[in-house]
Amino acid sequence: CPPLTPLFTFGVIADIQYADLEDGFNYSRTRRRFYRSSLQLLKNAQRSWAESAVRPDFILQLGDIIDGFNKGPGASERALDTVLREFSGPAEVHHVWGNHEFYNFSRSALLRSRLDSSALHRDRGLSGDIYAYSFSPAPGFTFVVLDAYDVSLLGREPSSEQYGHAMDLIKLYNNNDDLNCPPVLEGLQRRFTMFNGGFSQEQLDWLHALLTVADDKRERVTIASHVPVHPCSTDPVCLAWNYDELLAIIRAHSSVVCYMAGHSHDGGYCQDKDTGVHHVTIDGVIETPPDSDAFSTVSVYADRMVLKGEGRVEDRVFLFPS
Ligand SMILES: Nc1ncnc2c1ncn2[C@@H]1O[C@H](COP(=O)(O)OP(=O)(O)O)[C@@H](O)[C@H]1O
Repeated sequence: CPPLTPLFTFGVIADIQYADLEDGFNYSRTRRRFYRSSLQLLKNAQRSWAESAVRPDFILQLGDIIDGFNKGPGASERALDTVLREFSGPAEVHHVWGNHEFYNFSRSALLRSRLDSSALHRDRGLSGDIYAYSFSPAPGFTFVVLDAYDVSLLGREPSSEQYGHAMDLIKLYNNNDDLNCPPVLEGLQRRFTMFNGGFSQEQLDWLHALLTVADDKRERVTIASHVPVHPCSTDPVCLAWNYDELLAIIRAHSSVVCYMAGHSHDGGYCQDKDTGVHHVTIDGVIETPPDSDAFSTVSVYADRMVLKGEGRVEDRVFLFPS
């Protein structure tokens, strides 16, 4: 049995996508989106964390904090103020960036905004505008926030070299006029859409170096990013463009225990059979009915993490691979 008192705990919440709008639907009109109610579900999460006997040491906000629909009416800043007010508790919040961050703000604006939570933890090994960093909430444990839109058409100036590179890449696989439309009906190639992105070689090299140090110190590393990287943890239409390169790095390092993502709005989970690493995709608040919930609290012990899901988030236990 694990000891009763965890070493530390943290809260997780994904895809809030708040907007002051009536309910709507996803693109294929199969799922309802609760734009206003998402704020109430965030309040529910904060109340629960504030009232719990063991308060979370930090919160992981897995991206898409406000919806792209805020941009048109010029409501991005107002919507961001509204949601961030709900995050103003004592626990440090680690913000991950998703596609909807880039629908609302430019990359340079994000790097100057309250959604840049890297300030205290910034690693100088990375160049200026890649939003990736690590932090250690307790001895022996490291968390890494990764930028899944480092290689992307989103957030990059159309005149930039990075945009050109991302365009060349997506065009290899997607011939549609609308690059948000997946190129095929089935299979892994569906991931080459404009609402996904990937990790640059510079970011992969940085991660590799960080994990090499973590392996030597026998640390336990959890990676958080908006976009899932394991095909068994999500619908392939939500995978990172170069998910395979990220998986190869994880497989080359013994320190990684868990990869957490949002983006798909449906929960998903698998344990990689080669490494034992747990890949979890957290259910999105935006597609969660007002009478339910979508957040979780993770308790970390020496040999495992125990995820207690609320509402439609399933409970899970992540035993650390030995
Ligand atoms: N199958 C599709 N064909 C064309 N455009 C799509 C398709 N799916 C999504 N989109 C568009 O891509 C963008 C992102 O989709 P959205 O569902 O809002 O992403 P998220 O799941 O991150 O909320 C939106 O502008 C949406 O209209």
